[in-house]
Amino acid sequence: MPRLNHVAIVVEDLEAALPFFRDLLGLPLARVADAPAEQVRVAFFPMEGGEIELVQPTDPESGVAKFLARRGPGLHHICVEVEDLDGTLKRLREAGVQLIHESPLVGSDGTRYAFIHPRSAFGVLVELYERASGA
Ligand SMILES: CC[C@H](C(=O)O)C(=O)SCCNC(=O)CCNC(=O)[C@H](O)C(C)(C)COP(=O)(O)OP(=O)(O)OC[C@H]1O[C@@H](n2cnc3c(N)ncnc32)[C@H](O)[C@@H]1OP(=O)(O)O
Ligand SMILES: [Co+2]
Repeated sequence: MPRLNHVAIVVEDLEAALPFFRDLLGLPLARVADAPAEQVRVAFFPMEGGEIELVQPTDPESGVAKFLARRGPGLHHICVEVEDLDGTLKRLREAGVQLIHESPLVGSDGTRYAFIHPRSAFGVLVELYERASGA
């Protein structure tokens, strides 16, 4: 069964957003980390069926900062798990889908990931995570 890994929400100030999700909604905060390669700071709240990711831009020139300036805080991307990221990207490329990353990137925890441009995904930014083998 395909899995939704996370839904991401862009915020102006991560620290200011944490109390709503952690204290008022009661969601467990798993981790807060800088992702310098993506020019963001992120927080993850694991839930049954997928996580919520909060994303704060750390560079005013980044795509995330531009999104925030144009649209304000709100839903930013969804992340779907795939078993074979290279094969999935190849299939998407061959179908004419606009990829943001031609080849997978590697997150600080070793997760391989890539993004599909919202122009090719019905207005939604889609992130793909490669599911760890055996997960
Ligand atoms: C380690 C990863 C971490 C994790 O999950 O573990 C993360 O999730 S990090 C999250 C932050 N990283 C990213 O978002 C990387 C992918 N995003 C980008 O590369 C850019 O933000 C991009 C290309 C989506 C937009 O950047 P930019 O505005 O410079 O690009 P374009 O001029 O090519 O496109 C502008 C066009 O796209 C629309 N847009 C932008 N962001 C979104 C969005 N999140 N959802 C829907 N649409 C979006 C924007 O409105 C423009 O539309 P247009 O109709 O052309 O005016
Ligand atoms: Co994400």
